[in-house]
Amino acid sequence: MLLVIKDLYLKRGDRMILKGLNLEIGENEIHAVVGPNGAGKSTLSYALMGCSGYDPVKGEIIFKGVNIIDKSITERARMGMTLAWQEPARFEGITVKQYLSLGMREYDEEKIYKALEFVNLCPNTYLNRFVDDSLSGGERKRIELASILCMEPDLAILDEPDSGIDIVSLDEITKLFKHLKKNGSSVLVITHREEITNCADKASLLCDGKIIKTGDPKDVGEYYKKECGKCLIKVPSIKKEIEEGSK
Ligand SMILES: Nc1ncnc2c1ncn2[C@@H]1O[C@H](COP(=O)(O)OP(=O)(O)OP(=O)(O)O)[C@@H](O)[C@H]1O
Repeated sequence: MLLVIKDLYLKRGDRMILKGLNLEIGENEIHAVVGPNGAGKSTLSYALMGCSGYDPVKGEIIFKGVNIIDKSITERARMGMTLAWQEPARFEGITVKQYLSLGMREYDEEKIYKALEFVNLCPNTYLNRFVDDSLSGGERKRIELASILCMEPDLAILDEPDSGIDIVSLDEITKLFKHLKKNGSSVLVITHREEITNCADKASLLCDGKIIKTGDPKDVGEYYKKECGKCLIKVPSIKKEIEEGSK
């Protein structure tokens, strides 16, 4: 197993958000994590990456056989883990070229060009632009996805890459996953989109700080829609989906 999370508990403020979470991700596996709003999905991704304020109270995160609970973000990144945030990157004063080269194991200009082309951005137009507000949200999102390709991580954690879906299409995201997988990476993707869940090898349902089901993405997706209705009723879009489904 590439990643094994054992009995993870994590508090934010006075509230316990992760409550004994267990999850395993294999080598070269695309694993989707689904669940209602507030279930703890983003919290899980921050805890995995070791972000400040997300220190678990209890439990183990074993990555490549090593318990990384006490390791910093930088150490985790050096071990081959990366996280793409829900909000696209914004780095004042850093050019696209510098940003893409930051996490590379070895500087390789051709790889940078190819990564930009992969996300449909013309390298000559973007390489010397700054990764700031002069770029649109969609352009920054694409650059962030290109940076994952440049990093060639062992585990890429993507928190709702489908947010801002009008600017980066589902096809582009699933194409990116397939490319990462082909090149040996595993992907943990947090998503609300059935199309993304269905292109994963496995899916897990996170509910109230725990994984309550893991298995075939279609089965987990069906279970999520049918059995979690009482919780999902709080989410307007899903409520509508459930109501329409039951007609
Ligand atoms: N500092 C804090 N103090 C108390 N509760 C917090 C704090 N930060 C986050 N939370 C709560 O933790 C819960 C989990 O948040 P998280 O962002 O992980 O959910 P999520 O599953 O990613 O939701 P969504 O699908 O809406 O993005 C939420 O109920 C949130 O309000």
